[in-house]
Amino acid sequence: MRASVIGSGSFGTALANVLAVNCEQVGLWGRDAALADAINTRHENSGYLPGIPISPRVQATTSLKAALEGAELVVLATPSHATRDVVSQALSYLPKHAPLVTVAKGIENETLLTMTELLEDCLPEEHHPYIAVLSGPSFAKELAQRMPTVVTIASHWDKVAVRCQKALQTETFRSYTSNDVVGVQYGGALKNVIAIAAGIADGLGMGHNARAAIITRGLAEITRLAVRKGGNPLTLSGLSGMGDLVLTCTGELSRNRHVGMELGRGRVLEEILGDMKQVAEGVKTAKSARDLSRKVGVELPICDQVYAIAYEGKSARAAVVELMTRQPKSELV
Ligand SMILES: NC(=O)C1=CN([C@@H]2O[C@H](COP(=O)(O)OP(=O)(O)OC[C@H]3O[C@@H](n4cnc5c(N)ncnc54)[C@H](O)[C@@H]3O)[C@@H](O)[C@H]2O)C=CC1
Ligand SMILES: O=C(CO)COP(=O)(O)O
Repeated sequence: MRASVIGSGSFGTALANVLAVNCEQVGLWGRDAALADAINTRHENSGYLPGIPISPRVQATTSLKAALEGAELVVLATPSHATRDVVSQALSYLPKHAPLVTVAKGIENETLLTMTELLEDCLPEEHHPYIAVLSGPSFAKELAQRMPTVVTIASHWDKVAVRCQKALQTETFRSYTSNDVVGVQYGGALKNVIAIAAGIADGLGMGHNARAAIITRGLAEITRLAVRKGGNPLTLSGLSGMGDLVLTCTGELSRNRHVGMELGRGRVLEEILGDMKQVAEGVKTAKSARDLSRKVGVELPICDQVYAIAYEGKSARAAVVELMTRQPKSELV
């Protein structure tokens, strides 16, 4: 079997390494020719996953045509804001009957579309029955080091989810299928915004009680939005809800939590992002969350405060006071 991964950053490379267990060849596309060369000759992605061996079955290239030729499964692993552009460039090379699995965790700022909606928007209809999404607690570094990782693969088409599940099944990578494409994607995208909030609380030195409250009430707001958009509430207590939320709000490897910690310490967003090579999707998703909350009339108080701190220069301490002194409520509404 041959598979393709579009996006040779940390997660794309890690997933290519997983696919290489069951696939004889894995094409890995990225923009950086020097990085592609290093992956092919030294079998290491020193830019994103330094020191971790990458299977020689992974063949990196800067040509979308070469990466996609003969692929029986395609993973789309560029950040969400780049997905529309990259998919448009790849369009004429996309195989007709291969599952297309997006792993980007974001909601497009301009359209407020999830990644599978975006794919339906920019791909001809013949590709639609092959679209799937993979999401769940899966730090790229641990995945690439073959540490046990479990995720969800969702598709409206059961057979497509099962095809992806089989291709990715290894001794250290396990997935569960789902048909709740909506719940899985809102869980994956919104947990990044809540992780920024958890990081802010940690940066302010607010302790474990605050972090647990952010995780729990963050899950309540993610669930509220996902359900309003048609998701199943049970999905949000699964891998792409609670699972990824706990990982990202507590894990040292999280880039979103890192952004939050720096904001909590009083640094400004532009400066924090300027020091980072890798994407922190929650920064852009905070914007989409704010717009979605207004558009569909669902309260997202933690996401709103993250937006105000990151984009409007609001003091993190003032945001905490505002959250703590909101109108008293029942927990279950
Ligand atoms: N790193 C992780 O642990 C995980 C990441 N994800 C998701 O996977 C997606 C990709 O994330 P990472 O690989 O971690 O990001 P990264 O920052 O490590 O790499 C991003 C890659 O995309 C490329 N890229 C950026 N803008 C581009 C553009 N306009 N056109 C073409 N290529 C572009 C970069 O050159 C780089 O190769 C994100 O949505 C992220 O939330 C999901 C699960 C785990
Ligand atoms: O999505 C992730 C783990 O599942 C990665 O989280 P960060 O983008 O915050 O590093």
